[in-house]
Amino acid sequence: MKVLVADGVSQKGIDILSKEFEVVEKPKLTAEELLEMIPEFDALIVRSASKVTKEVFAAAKNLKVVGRAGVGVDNINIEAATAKGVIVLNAPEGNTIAATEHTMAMMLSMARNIPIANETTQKGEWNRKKYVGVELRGKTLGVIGLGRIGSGVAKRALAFDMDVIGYDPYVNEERAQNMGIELGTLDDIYTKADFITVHMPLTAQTKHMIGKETFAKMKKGVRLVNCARGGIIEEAALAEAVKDGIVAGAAIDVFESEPMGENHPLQGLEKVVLTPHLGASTVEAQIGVAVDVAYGVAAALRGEPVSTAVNMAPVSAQVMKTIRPYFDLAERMGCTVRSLAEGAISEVEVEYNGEITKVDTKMITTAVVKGMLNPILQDAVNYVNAPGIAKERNIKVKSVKNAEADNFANLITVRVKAAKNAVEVQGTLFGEEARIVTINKHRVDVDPHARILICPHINCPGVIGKVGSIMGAAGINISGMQVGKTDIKGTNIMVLTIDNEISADVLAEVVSVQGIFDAKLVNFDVV
Ligand SMILES: NC(=O)c1ccc[n+]([C@@H]2O[C@H](COP(=O)([O-])OP(=O)(O)OC[C@H]3O[C@@H](n4cnc5c(N)ncnc54)[C@H](O)[C@@H]3O)[C@@H](O)[C@H]2O)c1
Ligand SMILES: O=C(O)[C@H](O)COP(=O)(O)O
Repeated sequence: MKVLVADGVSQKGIDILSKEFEVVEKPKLTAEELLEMIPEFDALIVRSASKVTKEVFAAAKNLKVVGRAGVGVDNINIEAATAKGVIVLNAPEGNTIAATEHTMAMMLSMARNIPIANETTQKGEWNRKKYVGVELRGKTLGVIGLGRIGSGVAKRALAFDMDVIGYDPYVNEERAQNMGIELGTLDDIYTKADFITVHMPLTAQTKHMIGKETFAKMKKGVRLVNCARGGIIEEAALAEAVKDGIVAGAAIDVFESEPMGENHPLQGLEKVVLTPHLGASTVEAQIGVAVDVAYGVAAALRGEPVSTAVNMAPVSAQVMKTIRPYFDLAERMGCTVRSLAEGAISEVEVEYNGEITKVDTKMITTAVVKGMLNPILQDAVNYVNAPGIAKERNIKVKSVKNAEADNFANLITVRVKAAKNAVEVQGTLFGEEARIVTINKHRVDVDPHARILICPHINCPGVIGKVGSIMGAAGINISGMQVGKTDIKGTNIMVLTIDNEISADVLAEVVSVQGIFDAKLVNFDVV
């Protein structure tokens, strides 16, 4: 598979991907070039510069994943990606410290006039009086957005003896207390803060959240920092507020349109410190995000779920560690029920028993659905679009949990209702190895790999031998065989692991054997 890297990404990430995939690096790709190249690629990696528009998704033919080597995904049309079944993932942690430290650097530079003092001193001037600054100690800092970077900035501001008021609609009092800060309203911040820094994504809610009306509420002489996203603070209104002396200083790393070019209203103002979106630009952060995005993209290309996917239900790294071993089992169980079901499936129920009930199992259920749809749709189904495809096909997906697990530490039961029959398969993990342990209530111990032939039959002499003869005559090697019993008297299930393709004629011959009820092939190669 082919990976296109459209923005400058650390070699460490490229090296990881190159071991498994063909990687093409085009660090300065134009929008037109991206549209032209995308059809042949399975994965795309970007930073903030490349715009992954709905046109890009429309032009893509093989695209399975877009990886963002950083946090913000506002340059990627997530809706278009999801509609096309393309996974979008980011690398949310690798640049947190870099952006946090850049925010502190910007705040200190602005408070002490360092950029302009440097510029004039370099030219031979000696302006000690003109560039008298202010201290951070004792000042109130308003932090809007208390996620990874906002909370890191709050922590560092406390070390500078600042009083910190935070605002984040999704953060509770207890978390604020643990951070050692006061939680307030936006108005508390606007009216009390000497410095305000924003650390949230650009959304419909946050766009132009700070503008002319909010400057009017702020303390005269407030200083603002934006190392989050351009557009959260209205740029023209900010420039006016600086000129009017309402805002004593601004330190801005991100802009509504990047690169900002010339004639921007914030350019040429001594009280304003500008950097060209450098928040994540440290050696360490670039290695961190490149490595994280490379592992994420590689997992997505292998068809595995990814904890940093932004268009799938979020799963913490801790939960992912617990549930990851079950994905393979779940997909194979999905494939098995699909192969045994006759006609359209209308309902799938996944029951979890044992220890696994303690964690969020939604993604395991998605894995069952993916495995169930795989025999029909193959490559087109993934962890992003599987639930949507099931819905489109009117397949009701349910899951239930029951802490009791009888003989197993963990047990997954998949039941489907199909047009002509109902199927139940149970599976578990022995260590990390997937095992199917019952098929329609018959006890078995099936390693769900390669191809298996499942034949329910009457428990009487001669049936198994006849099936073996048919296989032999057709040149099909049986590399494993077991007979699964059930409490229902008189019926057994024969599960043959076969090494070769089996034709419809041979299958029909097997079904014609007296005593055989049915013969269904499960081909796990599609999983
Ligand atoms: N300048 C850079 O180079 C650079 C580097 C890294 C991250 N960033 C940007 O910084 C921002 C924060 O990154 P992060 O890693 O801390 O993200 P995060 O997801 O950890 O935190 C974002 C926080 O914003 C909060 N939030 C959402 N809507 C809000 C609203 N209306 N008002 C207040 N808070 C709101 C969320 O609850 C969350 O706690 C993102 O926009 C990211 O793209 C910029
Ligand atoms: O959201 C981010 O991660 C930052 O804005 C960094 O963007 P960059 O990768 O283009 O430096």
